[in-house]
Amino acid sequence: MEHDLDCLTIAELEKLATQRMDRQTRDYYNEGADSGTTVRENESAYQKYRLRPRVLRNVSKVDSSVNVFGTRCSVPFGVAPAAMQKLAHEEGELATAHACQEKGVVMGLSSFSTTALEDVRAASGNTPNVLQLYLFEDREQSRKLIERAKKVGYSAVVLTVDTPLLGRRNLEIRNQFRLPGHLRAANFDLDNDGRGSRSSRSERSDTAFSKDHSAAAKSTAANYREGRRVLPTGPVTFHTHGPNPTLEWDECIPWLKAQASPMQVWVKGIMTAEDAALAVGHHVDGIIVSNHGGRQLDGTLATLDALPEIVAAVNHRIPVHIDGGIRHGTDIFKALALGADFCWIGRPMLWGLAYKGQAGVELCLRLLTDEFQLCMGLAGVARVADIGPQFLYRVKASEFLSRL
Ligand SMILES: Cc1cc2nc3c(=O)[nH]c(=O)nc-3n(C[C@H](O)[C@H](O)[C@H](O)COP(=O)(O)O)c2cc1C
Ligand SMILES: CCCCC(=O)C(=O)O
Repeated sequence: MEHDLDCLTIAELEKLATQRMDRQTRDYYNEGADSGTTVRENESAYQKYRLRPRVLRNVSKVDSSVNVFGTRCSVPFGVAPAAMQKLAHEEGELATAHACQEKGVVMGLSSFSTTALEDVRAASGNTPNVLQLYLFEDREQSRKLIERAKKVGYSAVVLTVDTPLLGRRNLEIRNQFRLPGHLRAANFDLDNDGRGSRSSRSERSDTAFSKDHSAAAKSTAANYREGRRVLPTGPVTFHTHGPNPTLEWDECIPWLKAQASPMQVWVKGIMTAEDAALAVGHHVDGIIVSNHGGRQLDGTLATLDALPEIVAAVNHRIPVHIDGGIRHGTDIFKALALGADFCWIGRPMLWGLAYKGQAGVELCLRLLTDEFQLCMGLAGVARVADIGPQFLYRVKASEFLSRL
């Protein structure tokens, strides 16, 4: 197999991508909320575990495939939804979709993509896609988006539930983050007609992002102080429309299930056994253990540390996926050993995109695949279903901390 000699690890991919991104994009992609404790701990939590390999177990055929969203996929991981991928590369989400299609990897598309969801679906061929949703206070906007996803064959909608408010991202604020004028939140348009008129797009997104960040932050704070809610008006941007503090289990999940059927409904952003039990009780099709890559509430548990209590609470009734801090194939192995059924990869995929577009995303997927399959073989496991906690050793806190 041909290697990219400049880039043999995700750590190298991060460095190479970081050199290529402009400051605004690099900061937006890489930073976590507040002091960045959670974004760092998501990664370092994987170092709390060492592997316990078994030997002489015939690993001449290692099968890393799993069933997910009704399809057999060659690896137990997918690409997490991440907003505005044209910031990383001019082909944006299309490059990601082509790479995922090439490798047979599930792609999650953010509602706030810079490519329309129909175009991403068309680029994905037979490989399943899922659409990440923010349920807007203007529910009609969400309903239209769900209809469009259904029409073109998305397998599932994934409701992100960790954004009642937008986390505080200091670099984003300091840089006065704005989407460049030639890019737009492609799933929404001023005239709210779904695909909209192409004429006003670039002008609209530029204006929207330039003034919304501080205005949205101010009005949210004021509304809270005064105990009132005001529906966001104007164009849909992630600062104004993404966060929605009004959502509640009993209202939004039944509504979403009714709208989305026959697509599956998943919930992304579960961090406790209590909420996992509620998700099961509300008959969602699966959950993703996630703290939004440390971009929302800083100071939460690392997702890997939250996983065991959630796996126990769910008790095999629905699939449990995880994301956050996965930077090596052995991390995927560890998450599965602790009971996750599937992993999602966020920033490493964006680094691949920034490095070389489609080829860079393919490189990222290949590195993780190779590392994961090698880990299976060297640990003495031929099938994903056989990965379990017996393959892990948890190091003592003193040993773990001294290695960080
Ligand atoms: C730049 C960026 C944008 C993101 N945008 C979204 C989004 O639009 N919707 C969403 O649910 N999660 C979003 N996420 C969170 C990811 O889906 C995922 O939870 C997180 O990146 C996983 O952590 P990792 O980056 O450490 O792999 C975003 C993450 C990043 C880094
Ligand atoms: C409401 C946030 C939308 C984009 C996003 O999820 C992120 O930047 O993390």
